[in-house]
Amino acid sequence: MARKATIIGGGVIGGGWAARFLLSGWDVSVYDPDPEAPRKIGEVLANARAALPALADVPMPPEGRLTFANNLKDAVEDSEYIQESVSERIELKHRVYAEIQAHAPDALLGSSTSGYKPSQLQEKSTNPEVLFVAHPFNPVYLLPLVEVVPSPKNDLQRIEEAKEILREIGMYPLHVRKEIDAHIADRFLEAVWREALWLVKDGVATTEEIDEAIRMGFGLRWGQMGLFDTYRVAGGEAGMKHFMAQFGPCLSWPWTKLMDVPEFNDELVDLIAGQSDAQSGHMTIREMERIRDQNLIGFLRVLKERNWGAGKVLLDHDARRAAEAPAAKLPALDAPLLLSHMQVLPGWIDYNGHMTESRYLFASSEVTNAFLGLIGAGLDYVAAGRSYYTAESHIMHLGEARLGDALTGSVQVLGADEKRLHLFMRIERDGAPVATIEQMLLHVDTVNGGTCPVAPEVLAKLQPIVTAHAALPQPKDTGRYVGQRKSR
Ligand SMILES: NC(=O)C1=CN([C@@H]2O[C@H](COP(=O)(O)OP(=O)(O)OC[C@H]3O[C@@H](n4cnc5c(N)ncnc54)[C@H](O)[C@@H]3O)[C@@H](O)[C@H]2O)C=CC1
Ligand SMILES: C[N+](C)(C)CC(=O)CC(=O)[O-]
Repeated sequence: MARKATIIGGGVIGGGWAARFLLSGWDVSVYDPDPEAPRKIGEVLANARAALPALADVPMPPEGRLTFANNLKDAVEDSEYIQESVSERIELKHRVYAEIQAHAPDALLGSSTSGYKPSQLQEKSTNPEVLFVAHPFNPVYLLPLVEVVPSPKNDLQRIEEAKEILREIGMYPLHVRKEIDAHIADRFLEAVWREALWLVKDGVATTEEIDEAIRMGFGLRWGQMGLFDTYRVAGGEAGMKHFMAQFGPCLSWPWTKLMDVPEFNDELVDLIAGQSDAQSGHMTIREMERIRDQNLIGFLRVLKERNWGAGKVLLDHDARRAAEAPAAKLPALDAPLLLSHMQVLPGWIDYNGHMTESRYLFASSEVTNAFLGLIGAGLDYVAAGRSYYTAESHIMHLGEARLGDALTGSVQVLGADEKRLHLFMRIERDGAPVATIEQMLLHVDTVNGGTCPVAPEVLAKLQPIVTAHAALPQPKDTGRYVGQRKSR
């Protein structure tokens, strides 16, 4: 039988919790007096179904069962874990806890509160041992962080139990050891928020300029390395102490409106540098730089695929470069056409530590797409209702590619007529073969369906390449099929 979680308050955050538990295979009962709550949760759930599985490379468990309770007593019955996500008002939260604990006094009870300390939440509780802060981040179904904050009144064994449940639903419980208003993360968000409000109010920057300042630069860095490791790397080989020596004095300069800053003395430098050593002293700065760079490349590739933020800048830059390039100059035809330069990215690596098999085909597609662009069958051609579809592929995996490897992709045209295009791609690293991919593509009418003759202007560009490539040595691996040699 599936385990049961109860969500009290089905707004933005409660909906996200419900989705995360359901998609992790838990049954979920929601209580929210708002008649619109089922619709809202249905919409959040639809988004979560489209998003969370994309992060998984193993099958997801069967989705749990969602029910809406008419009262709080029914909602909490037989529940292993209860998450409160009602509005941020302490008297409302106190009333809700009193009712929950009247019916389920021993159940683990996490609160999504953004700012209240657990001891404030526990003030009127009949069982403070099980009531704690479990502060998530929006969207709860995608972001792993949940700040788990106990007070001295909590039973730490039960807190460990709660953290285990949160891990089981794919979250990262960060145990906040000292309770404090707004926990850890919201203190940062609040400091940045206040500074941003000042910048806007003083007419220094618009909201858009502030968002660009974040998402074009340090926001990307923070997302993959946090604050202290980012600054450790920025200190160069001399690391954190050098960074602090260089930028420590800024603390007494008017670099922020929040001028109540700690005294910048040796004690603070040693404290920060010592903790930074303990955190990351096992890696060299160069290693950290490489990790940072690979992470940033991964982020930026994703943003580029989405044509969003810094990724849109990359796409626009590509388009500008393409427009500035001398018009469709055909590379020399006395060799296969070298058309693609690629780098093996973190998301291309599999559990064997090398490039995963699907990326061999992906690398080949990069070459094919570049080739189709070259002969005038690129995206404009596709938009006009004509395209090439791949009908058959034969991949030979000839070498391993590792994270960060630079790959090239070339194509040799083996043959073409009005409807068929027979290509042979080579993916290489430092001139050594990584893969060959032989493909047959068919020219199709994407509006009416079925094959159709290629446009004469495309054929005109294709034909000289076919003729020139016919004179090249034919690859020995063409026409291969998958089979075993018969033993005699
Ligand atoms: N919105 C955000 O970005 C984040 C909010 N939080 C915290 O999550 C909690 C909920 O915030 P949101 O979801 O944003 O608010 P929301 O306004 O979207 O949802 C609150 C829900 O509580 C329901 N509610 C009110 N009284 C209730 C009761 N007696 N019993 C059951 N349900 C009741 C309301 O009908 C509403 O659907 C707050 O404590 C907030 O600080 C935490 C992380 C992020
Ligand atoms: C604005 N906020 C204080 C409600 C933000 C949070 O609590 C966390 C988040 O998701 O940003």
